Amino acid sequence: MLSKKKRTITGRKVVNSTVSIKPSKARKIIRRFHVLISKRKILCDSLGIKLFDNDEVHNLKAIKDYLKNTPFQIKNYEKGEKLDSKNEEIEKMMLRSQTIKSRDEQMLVLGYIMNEIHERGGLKDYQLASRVGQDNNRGGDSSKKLIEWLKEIDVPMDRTMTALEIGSLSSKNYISTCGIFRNVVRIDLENNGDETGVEKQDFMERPVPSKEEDKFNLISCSLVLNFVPTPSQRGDMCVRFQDFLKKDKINNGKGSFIFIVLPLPCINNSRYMNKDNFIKLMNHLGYNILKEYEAKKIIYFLFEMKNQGTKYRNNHENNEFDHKIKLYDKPGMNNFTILLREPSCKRK
Ligand SMILES: C[S@@+](CC[C@H](N)C(=O)[O-])C[C@H]1O[C@@H](n2cnc3c(N)ncnc32)[C@H](O)[C@@H]1O
Repeated sequence: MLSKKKRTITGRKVVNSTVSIKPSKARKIIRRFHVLISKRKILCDSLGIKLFDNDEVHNLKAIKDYLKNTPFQIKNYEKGEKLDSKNEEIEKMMLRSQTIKSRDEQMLVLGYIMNEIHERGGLKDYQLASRVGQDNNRGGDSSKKLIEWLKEIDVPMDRTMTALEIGSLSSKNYISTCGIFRNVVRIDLENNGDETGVEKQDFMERPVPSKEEDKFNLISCSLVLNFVPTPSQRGDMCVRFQDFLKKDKINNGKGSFIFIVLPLPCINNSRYMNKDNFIKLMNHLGYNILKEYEAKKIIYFLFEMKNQGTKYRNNHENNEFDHKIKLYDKPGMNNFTILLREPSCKRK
């Protein structure tokens, strides 16, 4: 466990105490958590368990009751602890979750995953590790770049605009404190319980606003697309942005904005996607590039949605993004890409 509870001299608990984690350890924790939640999604989909309809911890208890005699164990990363043979076997099954057919085995692996997330501090450690990435010494809060750009393109500073921050870890990030926005709605798949002002919600399940006034002038999606498990789910997310963006122009004549941050390797070390290709895909969806900036480890983009987005859902002709195209092939490259596939894009 990385999360520590400190006490004041009078014995009062201090929550949210900062614990320092080495960036290499933070990366390890984040990678592990991404694996856990992507496998959890595969298993829940297959078992018909709706993660957001039920309290997960309650689900975990039900799964444990079902499994009664299976003692879950979790590797302690810090001590390099080894798993016992039973748990080693479950770990291997988890890594190939998509191929498990038996319901009992699916439940077993789901219990193993949820135990690690909720009972051994997996979620808390993950949130802490993600904040390390936002630490000023290590690159900082990505919304600083966003606000710098919004000032450059001369958006109104009179608190008329609204924003939706997907994958929000804190209500104290610059996007929320800069005073440009009338309202910033912050959502995240997970909520570590310490962070107020971040609603636990899957953007893909967020009801589409029916009224223009409930839509946003800006969507911030920083280091989220790389977190979405499959290329077509990433495409779905990009298509869905337009349902949440205001169609009316703001008073400098500009449309609505999408701020996207990706780890640099998604763009400069993938076999299937490079910067031009990503910008072209966004263009296809009716989002025009306004700004881009390559930092040491991440890349920032600001897009503007023009002409009410695209009629993409009804027109799949000329879609060159429905299949993977190998652009490069060198050892050590990754397979990150985004695809626009017809069935998923039809989903509202
Ligand atoms: C690596 S963190 C990035 C956090 C922060 N925005 C930043 O720039 O450092 C990615 C976050 O995206 C969230 N996320 C991924 N898919 C999401 C979805 N469909 N809806 C809401 N949040 C999502 C995850 O829960 C996770 O907390």
